[in-house]
Amino acid sequence: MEENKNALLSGQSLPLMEAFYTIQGEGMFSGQPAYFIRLGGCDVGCVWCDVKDSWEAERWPIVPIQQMVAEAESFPARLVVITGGEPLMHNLGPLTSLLKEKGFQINMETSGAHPFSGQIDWTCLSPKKFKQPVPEVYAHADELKVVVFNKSDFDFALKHALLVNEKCHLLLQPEWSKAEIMTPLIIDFVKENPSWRVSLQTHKYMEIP
Ligand SMILES: C[S@@+](CC[C@H](N)C(=O)[O-])C[C@H]1O[C@@H](n2cnc3c(N)ncnc32)[C@H](O)[C@@H]1O
Ligand SMILES: Nc1nc2[nH]cc(C(=O)O)c2c(=O)[nH]1
Ligand code: SF4
Ligand SMILES: [Mg+2]
Repeated sequence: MEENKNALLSGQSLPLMEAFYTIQGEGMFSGQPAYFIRLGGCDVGCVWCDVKDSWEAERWPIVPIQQMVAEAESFPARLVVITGGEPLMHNLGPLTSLLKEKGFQINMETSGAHPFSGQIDWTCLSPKKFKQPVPEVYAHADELKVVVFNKSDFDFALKHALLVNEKCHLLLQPEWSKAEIMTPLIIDFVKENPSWRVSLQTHKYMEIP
């Protein structure tokens, strides 16, 4: 028990909900094959979260990082996406240095609600009203991906665009259950505000993980 706790704190082992080889469905890397590592645990509480099962970290096995990386190496792509749950609830230092040692590009999906850790090559920051990002995370964002659940999310997106750096790509993604209503509004917004682009959850249309 104590050993497990120490391994978690040091980041040598992490709660793993699932890991799978698929196509990145969202954001700037959409269409690219990648190995996804989905870590358990999230305290943000998005009402529309599409992986609510991930929230309770204790539900998931504590897996040594060597095992995760060996599994990743068994697939041909050298892109890993670390997601969750909220990956920044964990110490990502050891997992990411081992992945870098093995030659992986590391992308991360995060709400930014916890302090930054790890050697991440590309950070997708998806800020949430339910628990806003810690200020230090904005500077790490390579893409800002705001989920649009209702009309007020356009204002939320514009406010967050002022907090990321100039090079950060700006994306709006319809919340899945509202996609039919929100996608046309996003299209109009992006045509009026051309520094933004549309991000769809293309894996859901393709019916892949
Ligand atoms: C499940 S989250 C996990 C990573 C991190 N907790 C976060 O929210 O960024 C992965 C991505 O899916 C998005 N997402 C979650 N539920 C969604 C939904 N119902 N519709 C559209 N995007 C969703 C999140 O905003 C995030 O960009
Ligand atoms: N194919 C695929 N692409 C994704 N992009 C971000 C995802 C996530 O849940 O973090 C995700 C996911 O769950 N599947
Ligand atoms: S932050 Fe991410 S994992 Fe957590 S509830 Fe929101 S969408 Fe789900
Ligand atoms: Mg997903």
